[in-house]
Amino acid sequence: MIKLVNVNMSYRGKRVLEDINLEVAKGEILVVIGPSGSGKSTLLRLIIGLLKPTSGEIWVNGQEISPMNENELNQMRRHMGMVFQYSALFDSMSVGENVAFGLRQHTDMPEEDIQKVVRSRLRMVGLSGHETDMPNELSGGMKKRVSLARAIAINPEIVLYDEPTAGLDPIISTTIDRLIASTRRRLGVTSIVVTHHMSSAFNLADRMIMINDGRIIEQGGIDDIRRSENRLVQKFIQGWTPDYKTERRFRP
Ligand SMILES: Nc1ncnc2c1ncn2[C@@H]1O[C@H](COP(=O)(O)OP(=O)(O)OP(=O)(O)O)[C@@H](O)[C@H]1O
Repeated sequence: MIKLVNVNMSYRGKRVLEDINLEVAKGEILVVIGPSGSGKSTLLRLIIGLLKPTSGEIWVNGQEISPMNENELNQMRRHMGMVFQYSALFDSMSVGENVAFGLRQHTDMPEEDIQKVVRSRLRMVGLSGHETDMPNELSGGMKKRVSLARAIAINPEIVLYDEPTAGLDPIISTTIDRLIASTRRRLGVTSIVVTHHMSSAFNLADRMIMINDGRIIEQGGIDDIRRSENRLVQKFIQGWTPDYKTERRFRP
């Protein structure tokens, strides 16, 4: 579904990602962890085609996207949703208009059907009846939920999440984690989640990668990451104490 082959990325000569090889299977949740500035957001921006790699290949749904022009990229993005780090809602549009945005932009769907999708997606994220609210009337957690509803309104095959729980308290973060898991379960989407929250990472991941200084330094299932002998990995995850017996993962 998503495949990166020997991808390198530099900003003005400064290498930010180095020799990235990665595959994400259909329906899988890949979690990306790593220190600030290690290149995680850059990785997402490359996959959605907002940036072009300095070298290497990026395949999405069997198509290599690096040589695509803006038109072709827009076609490809019809199958992708993105939840940005700071929600990135359009402040001048109501919640309903935000959620409808992609459908109005990319489809000829009749208004009546658009409204049905908006209602259904807002119901999925627990915000029924908030269509006419404006973003500045919402809490951070509500904004994130609207952002998720907007991302899934277009029925995407892939959703990319850039720190979806940043700045949220642990209870709201758990709600967002559950929504990410239920989005995968209900819509079968392939997901990449960048997060600094280790509890989210371990609850959600089918597989994880850790990036440090632009390189993938560890990858595998959650047990592989927990048992990693790489000291940087252990240092990074040490704030979280797993309880193997009582831990409940958000699984279907
Ligand atoms: N547009 C840009 N121009 C120049 N350098 C950039 C640009 N965007 C990011 N960088 C640099 O690339 C590196 C990786 O940034 P990126 O945002 O991908 O990291 P990150 O792992 O997502 O960080 P964080 O966890 O803090 O969000 C950083 O050193 C950053 O300063």
